[in-house]
Order: sequence, then C-alpha cells, then structure tokens
Amino acid sequence: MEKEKINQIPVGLMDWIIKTLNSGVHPEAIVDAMIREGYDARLSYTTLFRIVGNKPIETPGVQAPYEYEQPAIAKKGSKIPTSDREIKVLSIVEQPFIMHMDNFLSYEECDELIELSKDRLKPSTVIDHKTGEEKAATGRTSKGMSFIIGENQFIKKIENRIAELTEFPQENGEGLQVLNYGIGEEYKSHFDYFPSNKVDPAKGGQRVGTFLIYLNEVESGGETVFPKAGVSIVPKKGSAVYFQYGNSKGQVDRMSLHSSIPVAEGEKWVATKWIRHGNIYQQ
Ligand SMILES: O=C(O)CCC(=O)C(=O)O
Ligand SMILES: [Fe+2]
Repeated sequence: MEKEKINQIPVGLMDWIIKTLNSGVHPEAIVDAMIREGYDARLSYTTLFRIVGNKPIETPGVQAPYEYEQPAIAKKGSKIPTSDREIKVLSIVEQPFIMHMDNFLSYEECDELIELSKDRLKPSTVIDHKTGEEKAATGRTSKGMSFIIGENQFIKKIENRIAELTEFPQENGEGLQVLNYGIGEEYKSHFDYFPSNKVDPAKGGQRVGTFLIYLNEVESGGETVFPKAGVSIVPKKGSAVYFQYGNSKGQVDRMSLHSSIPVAEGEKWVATKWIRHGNIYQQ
C-alpha cells in the first residue's frame, strides 16, 4: 500500500524552514527534503512559495553585493539649511552610509520630546528576524513609545526637518519612536530592515534608512556602535545620526548592523525615525 502523504505543516516545521532558508539553503532543496520526508509535494511547494513570496529565489550565500547609491542628504555640503534650523555635518562614512550631524534639535526641543514621551513608555519589543513577528525583547532592554505620524505641531516640525534633510517624504516615515535606556540597558546588534518575507509593498515596502536623534548627554556608555564599520557614535544632546541601508533595487546592506551598548552611568534618551522606500499610509 502506498504510504499516505502528510497534508499539514506541523508547528515546528515552519520555524525549521525559515531557519534553514536563512542559513542559505536553496528553497528547492528544502522542498526536496520535505517530499522525501513524506510531505505532499504540492503542499511543500506552496509553503515555500508563501515564504519566499513567489519571487525569484535569493539565498544569502549567493546574493548580489549591495550596490551603494549616494543618499540625497550627502550632497548638501557641511552646513545644511532647513526651513527653521541649520544642521551641521560632523562626519560621513560612505560604506555603510553613516552620517553624523550636530544641532539637529535645540536643547529645548530635546527636553520637550522627553517630556511628551515619558509617561507613555512601555518595555520595547524587537522584530524576530526569523519569523518577522514582534516579540518581547531579550536583546532590547530599553523602554519606548511611538508618536503617531503628525501627532501634533511639535512632532510635525521635527518630521518636516527630517524630510527636508533626507528628501524622503514624511509619508515614508514610521511614527517617531522615543527610547529610554537605564543603567545596564542596551539594544543588542541588529538590522533595522525587515526580513525579506515581511516586506509589505502596500505599506511602503522595505525600510531604507534610520534617523536617530540623541536627546540627552549620557554620563558613560550608551554609544551607538556599527561593529562592521568600526564606527561608534557618542550620544550628544541635539545631535543625530542618519544611516542608510536600502537602495532603489530593494537590496539591503548587512554592513549596517548596529547596537546600543549598555548605559554605564546616567540614562540615555533617543528618538528614532525609521524610513521606508515608499508611502506607508497610501490607501
Ligand atoms: O539607541 C540607539 O543608539 C540605537 C537605536 C536603534 O538601533 C533603533 O532604534 O533602531
Ligand atoms: Fe536600530
């Protein structure tokens, strides 16, 4: 008698498939393995296609190298005027792209942002790079909150400044997020871009850049570190860093790995704007 085919994907298998894909195994090889194990062939193929999104299949090992494109923000000289403030460029690293600037916010604006967010803080979550789901953070011990885009005039003013500088429309930006790290708190090494199976074209597609603003002086620790670039940014009130890791071809730059190292003394306040390729809020 012919062995009966397995017609359901058990819970643990999905995790295994995603882990195996992420380790660089070609989807076809995974389908073959599933069929050999007795899974229905059609079910095996549709499961894999669902995960890789019916797109040509890319595996990490054979991906084309990231093509750097010069961001608009890098072409504006060393003092960048915006409608209400002049931003001073401190340094630019080209590959991965990391731009450090000062005078992005006034001290009063930093204080106001902290004031507006401090009663709304909750423990932070992270995106699981295997499943793409939000989960309680083991590597992220800070507290955080998000403003709604354009939530009030003050938030609008900051969002407008970011849009003028980066030349990404405000609608490409997620709600401004404020994070607060106490002593020993950190955000372990991570990428800000989404796992490829979680990119939603209806919501602006992939994240392409991060605008990070320092809202206070940290007495010790709390640097933002880009270990693959050998770059470490020391928080300074009112300064900002913009890093870009997505290009117009939909590629992402693995060199953009970064972390916030533990605060040793004092506390750390930052605001983050994650920017996507297109309009997030389109109908
Ligand atoms: O707090 C930092 O320095 C980094 C924050 C960060 O990586 C993020 O919000 O994605
Ligand atoms: Fe990040």
